[in-house]
Amino acid sequence: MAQPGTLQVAVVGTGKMGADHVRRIQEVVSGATVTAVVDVDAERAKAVADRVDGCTAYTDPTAAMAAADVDAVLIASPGPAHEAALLAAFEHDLPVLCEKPLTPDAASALRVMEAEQRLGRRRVQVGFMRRYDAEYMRLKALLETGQLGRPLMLHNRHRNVASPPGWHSEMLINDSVVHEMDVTRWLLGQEITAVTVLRPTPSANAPDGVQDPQFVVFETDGGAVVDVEIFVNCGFGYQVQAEVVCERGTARIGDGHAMVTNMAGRWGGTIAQDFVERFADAYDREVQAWVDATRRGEVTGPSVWDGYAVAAVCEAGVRALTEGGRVEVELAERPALYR
Ligand SMILES: NC(=O)C1=CN([C@@H]2O[C@H](COP(=O)(O)OP(=O)(O)OC[C@H]3O[C@@H](n4cnc5c(N)ncnc54)[C@H](O)[C@@H]3O)[C@@H](O)[C@H]2O)C=CC1
Ligand SMILES: O=C1[C@@H](O)[C@H](O)[C@@H](O)[C@H](O)[C@H]1O
Repeated sequence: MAQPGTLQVAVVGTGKMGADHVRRIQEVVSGATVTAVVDVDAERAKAVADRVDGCTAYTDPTAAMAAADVDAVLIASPGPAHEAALLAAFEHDLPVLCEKPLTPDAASALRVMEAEQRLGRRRVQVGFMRRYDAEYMRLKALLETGQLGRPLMLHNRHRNVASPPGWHSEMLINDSVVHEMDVTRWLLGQEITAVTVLRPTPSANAPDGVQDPQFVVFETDGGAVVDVEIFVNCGFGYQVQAEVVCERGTARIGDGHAMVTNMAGRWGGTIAQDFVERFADAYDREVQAWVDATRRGEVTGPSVWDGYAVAAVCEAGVRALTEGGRVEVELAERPALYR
């Protein structure tokens, strides 16, 4: 039995991220425990549940959400399954931490936003975890002091060792650049208004037919220009770097120089191999912030509006990739709930 006041969490989806979040809630985060896990793969759910005292395995998210020992939901199923899980959580009036993307397209994100507005209060924190990364937080804090002046440009690099099986060109936009879309809006406090995608000759290491790398350019309503190199089969490591160029200076994060060694006539360091390693602290802080806010009866962090706005940029990005040229982002008016 959970201690009184402990948040009892159902984790929906027990793959790479879901299983890691279960471990995090049990071993790292305070004030919460996992009482239910859900996966369409019953064996996978059971294997994860078996590692946690008092945790029940389900294959149906709504059955878990109806359980008496569940008072919050962490959604870590694939993006196309998020809308149904979110709407079920709303039915049961449960607070949610939903992994990115909120949903895979703007129309479904809009439906979720309308459903949350009908509840009359925010219920969802979206899993844009970079906002909880120590380096990104320092960059944001520096920009907010105004010392550097107005941001003019933001350069980003986003590199993965290798794309998972089944990846296709649009996933570079929808699954990876989605983070730079959120970071751009959050760091600059501006909406993205147009997207252009340039297509360098694909790497010989990219799977057949996959356009990797891509060079993505955003324009914003504050007049900033943002570029993103996305390269998901770079082979050597996982790297996320950002440099903001302002009127009176620049600031850059992500060089990964936590430790530099000098040895045998060489200097150097190591490069993280995946996001679970690079953003471990960010995921910890994100989930702790969600648990703390939920126990206070509040919802903080990236909202359904942020998830929707990014979905709208993704749609423009996919069109820019597939049709070419500069594509303007179509964004609905921001509802009062999210102002
Ligand atoms: N914030 C971040 O840095 C990252 C976020 N993600 C996001 O996390 C989510 C999960 O990604 P991964 O763990 O990498 O995927 P995964 O494929 O490893 O795991 C997904 C799991 O969900 C299960 N599943 C599928 N449909 C389901 C449904 N309707 N109900 C319940 N379970 C269902 C699958 O059987 C699988 O076990 C995605 O939204 C993804 O975009 C993924 C990687 C990093
Ligand atoms: O969300 C993530 C993955 O889905 C995506 O595949 C990676 O490129 C990102 O770096 C990671 O944070």
